[in-house]
Amino acid sequence: MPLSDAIPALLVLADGTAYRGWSFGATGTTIGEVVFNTGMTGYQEVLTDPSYCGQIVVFTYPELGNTGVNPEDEESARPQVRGAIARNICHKPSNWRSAQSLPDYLKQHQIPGIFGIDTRALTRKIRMYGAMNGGISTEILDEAELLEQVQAAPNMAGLNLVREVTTSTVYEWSDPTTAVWEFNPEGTVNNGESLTVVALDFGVKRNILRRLASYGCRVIVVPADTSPEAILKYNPDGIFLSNGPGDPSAVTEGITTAKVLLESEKPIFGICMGHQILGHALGAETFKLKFGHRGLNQPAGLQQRVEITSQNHSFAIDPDSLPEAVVEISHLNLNDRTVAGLRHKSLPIFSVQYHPEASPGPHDADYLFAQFVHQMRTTKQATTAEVS
Ligand SMILES: N[C@@H](CCC(=O)O)C(=O)O
Repeated sequence: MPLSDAIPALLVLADGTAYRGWSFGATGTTIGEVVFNTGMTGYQEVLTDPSYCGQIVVFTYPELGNTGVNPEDEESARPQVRGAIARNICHKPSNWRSAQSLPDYLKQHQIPGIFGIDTRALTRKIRMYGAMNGGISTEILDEAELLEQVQAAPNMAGLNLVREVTTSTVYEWSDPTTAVWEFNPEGTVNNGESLTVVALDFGVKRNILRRLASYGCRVIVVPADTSPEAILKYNPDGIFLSNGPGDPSAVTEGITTAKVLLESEKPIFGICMGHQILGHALGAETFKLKFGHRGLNQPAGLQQRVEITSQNHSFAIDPDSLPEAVVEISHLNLNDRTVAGLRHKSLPIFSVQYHPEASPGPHDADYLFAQFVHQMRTTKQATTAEVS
């Protein structure tokens, strides 16, 4: 597209900083929390991850859209971000899987984007002053006017966004990772009978469901406000607490449900928001990080073993609030030593702050699905032995 055809757009941050660029995707005005993602691949997975609901994502990778978008890489049915910020945009993708260009895809789903922005300066600003609200507009090009709207928007801390993304109906998921993309064909071979997992949907990513199915699980996905009694009626072999957007401490119904589920002593596995909700259910607190962790190369581990992990979160568990008699830290984020994993001391319950289903090259964390399956199988065998 010749630049003369480009529509001017304005980006304003809550501190008054303004950046001018051009519009891509939908026109209009959008407001959300501005956060940055450092991944060099996976823009489509990021845009469609429900955990980004309410956020405008700055991509530090300098050109977005080269491989277009395709239906298989969507983490949910539509893009979930409030907006996208890029240095440069590719309007003519070239890839055998591409079905649509990124700008057309965002336009179709009414998501505004702005490009031509100095994303390095913007990212440094967020690193220095923390994530803050911002707005993108093609209709309000006056900085003070857009700033007024940005400053009136609610803060991410305290926001329950789960209601916007959770499923409204119960459904079963059975699609595994397709054979061509399966990186662990031997590890996922499952000779035992299938295990039933109830996944509490706070904004679940499809690839989590695929990995559970690849490991031989029958997955029943239920809305976030499903009661613990209704969950236990499925007689699950294990319970999965999903990722999701917003402030975990505001998802009070999820925390209450998790507390009751803990008493059932069934295996529980939590990812990201699920990890934070499990932490709350165990009595811990969460706090908001200055600018969060969003990228594909976050190191996590404790002593000898380090996993390179994909992450996307604003909040973290406060280690000082953890009940030491009950739970221990299994992983730390090795960049800033925040809590990246929890393990219950006596029950088959564990969680991670990162995303083992996201395999941006390294598959270091995929073993966690095998671990969950192992715990479910062992618990099932023990219970069957007890009964007979
Ligand atoms: N919304 C939570 C969790 C993100 C996720 O589950 O992916 C956070 O920002 O910390």
